[in-house]
Amino acid sequence: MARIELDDIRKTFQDAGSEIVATDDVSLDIEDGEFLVLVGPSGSGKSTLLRMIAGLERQTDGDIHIGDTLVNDLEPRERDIAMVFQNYALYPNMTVRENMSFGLKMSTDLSKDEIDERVESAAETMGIHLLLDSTPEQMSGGEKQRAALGRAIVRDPNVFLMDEPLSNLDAKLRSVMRTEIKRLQRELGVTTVYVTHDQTEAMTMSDRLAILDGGNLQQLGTPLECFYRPANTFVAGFIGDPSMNFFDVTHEDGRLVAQDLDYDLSEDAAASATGHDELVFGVRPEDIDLREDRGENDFEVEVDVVEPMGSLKYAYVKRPGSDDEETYIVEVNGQRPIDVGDTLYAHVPHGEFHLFDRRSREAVHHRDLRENTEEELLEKMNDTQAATS
Ligand SMILES: Nc1ncnc2c1ncn2[C@@H]1O[C@H](COP(=O)(O)OP(=O)(O)OP(=O)(O)O)[C@@H](O)[C@H]1O
Repeated sequence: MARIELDDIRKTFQDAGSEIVATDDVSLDIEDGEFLVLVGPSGSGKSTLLRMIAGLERQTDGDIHIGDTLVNDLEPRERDIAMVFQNYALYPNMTVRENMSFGLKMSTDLSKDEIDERVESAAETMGIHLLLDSTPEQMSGGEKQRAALGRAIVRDPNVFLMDEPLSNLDAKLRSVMRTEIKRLQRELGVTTVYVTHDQTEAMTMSDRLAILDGGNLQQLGTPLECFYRPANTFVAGFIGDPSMNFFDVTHEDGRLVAQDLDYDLSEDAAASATGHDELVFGVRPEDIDLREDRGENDFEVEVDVVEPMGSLKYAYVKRPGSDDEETYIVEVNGQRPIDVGDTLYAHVPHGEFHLFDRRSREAVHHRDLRENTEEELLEKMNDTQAATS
């Protein structure tokens, strides 16, 4: 087992005479036995960072330690890591048994019996012992990924590095494998760095998330911290599905008003807003209630589009009479009758919103937390998963 330390990792590529910054001084401490997910949009630098930990790519600047060893100059095979890739990377003309034992034969002096024993045991763990004599072309995508995971665990490495291992699988299988990988990692206690752009994977599997954008680390935190305490507008918009709604804030007659909503936030946020000339108001779709009757500080909305998702619905609402483009999303119960054209009153409970500085994009005010927040988040992730798979 090992901790991984990344210090100011910078990686640039030269492309047709111009410099591309893939990672920009990223520093991360990954704990021994931790499941860390690197998540971010396409091109944010996730795979490059993982490949540098693996030794498949050399950083332009900065140091990488695995355990107590500075690994900058070590070859991948000297780093005591096992990688799992999106495309499985199995040798097509070898059986599963041969695929799983190949690395051990090449890089250890274990006897044939010891290798056989390890392969059998890993195949058992992955539920593929009946497929040991099959070749990859005779197997489904899920079985191939189990074989690839089996090949990783048979090596008994200090670190697992996984690059989008589930993205070639269908939604149902993905969700099964997600749980299995998480369980396996817990049982083995192997430090794991896992790259994905899928936020459900990121939220449900990780001990902590490292959220990247444009090669920069945007936030490092537990799924709960990133969801309820997003460091900036990027994290707030990226984590959570559907995304947080954002509105400009204006100062009107000494009040702070979320424009387009006509929502007065002075009472809850006047102190945190002090010193910030320009602010952005953020509210999650599930934190807005749609009511039949108008209450204090509620605002009138017209329903523009309704998306039924099963256990829940997404209502795209707008100010009555405004352009279609200005809609925002509200999550409602799937069984609630709600129709396009309905006029309702949107209610944001006291304190259940975020505020960001418009220029720096940094958070200046976070939503209050209710009790049972963790359960609530997990329930939400499962609802979204059920609704979208
Ligand atoms: N070998 C290379 N040569 C030139 N540019 C590269 C190379 N590898 C990566 N890049 C660039 O570095 C940046 C980060 O790429 P990287 O693949 O790490 O992102 P990513 O977050 O893993 O994206 P994706 O989810 O699409 O795989 C991108 O701008 C990419 O085009």
